[in-house]
Amino acid sequence: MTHKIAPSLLSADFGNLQAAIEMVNQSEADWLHLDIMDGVFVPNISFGFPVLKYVKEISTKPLDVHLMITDPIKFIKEIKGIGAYMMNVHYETCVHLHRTVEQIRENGMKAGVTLNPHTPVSLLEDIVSDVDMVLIMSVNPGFGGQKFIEHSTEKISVLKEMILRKNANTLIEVDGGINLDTGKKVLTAGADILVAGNAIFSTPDPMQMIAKLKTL
Ligand SMILES: O=C(CO)[C@@H](O)[C@H](O)COP(=O)(O)O
Ligand SMILES: [Co+2]
Repeated sequence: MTHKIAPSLLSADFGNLQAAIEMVNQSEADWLHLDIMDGVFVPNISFGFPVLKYVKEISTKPLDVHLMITDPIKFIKEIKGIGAYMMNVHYETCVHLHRTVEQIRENGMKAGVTLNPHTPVSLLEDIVSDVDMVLIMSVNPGFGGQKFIEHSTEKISVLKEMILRKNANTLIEVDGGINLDTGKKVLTAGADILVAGNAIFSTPDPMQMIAKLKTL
């Protein structure tokens, strides 16, 4: 399977979201990544449901929603309501992670579990086969444009080995500081999906950057 690209809208020009979403529609991107922050779990606030609803009206790509919020289980219905394809919750925010994953799937969405840089992959032993995707954060969540944490590639290799050992179909997504250089490293380590914000939206030709990331 060739890898997927999920541009993160967080780094787009919020003064012209329509143009950014339409650019992604016309590009070789596979998914559109949406970062929801609550100012509690992470020290930043991004955008919420009214914006997500607007994005869904324009986007032709499956929505990959990354929830950096406490108690994400409370918002499963709302995330379903905006037509999300993938709902990613942080391991660190879920007391009842298995229940959360079950409810996401019962609501017809794919379930992703996200790990902060300090959270070991070994904690996923008992749930990795029950989730559709694991999202490895390669920066501390909350902001775009940060530097890739090199140790992330080791975590991806360990996770890949776990998935293969369990004969699971779980995908690996990587988010934070991804560019042409770090993207290559994480793909070699076993990643299936690359999220990229700054690397795409800060270039003069974002569509071309998506195409380059796609051919890595
Ligand atoms: O979840 C997050 C940040 O918390 C990300 O999705 C960022 O939006 C990625 O941005 P870059 O590091 O690629 O600029
Ligand atoms: Co994200």
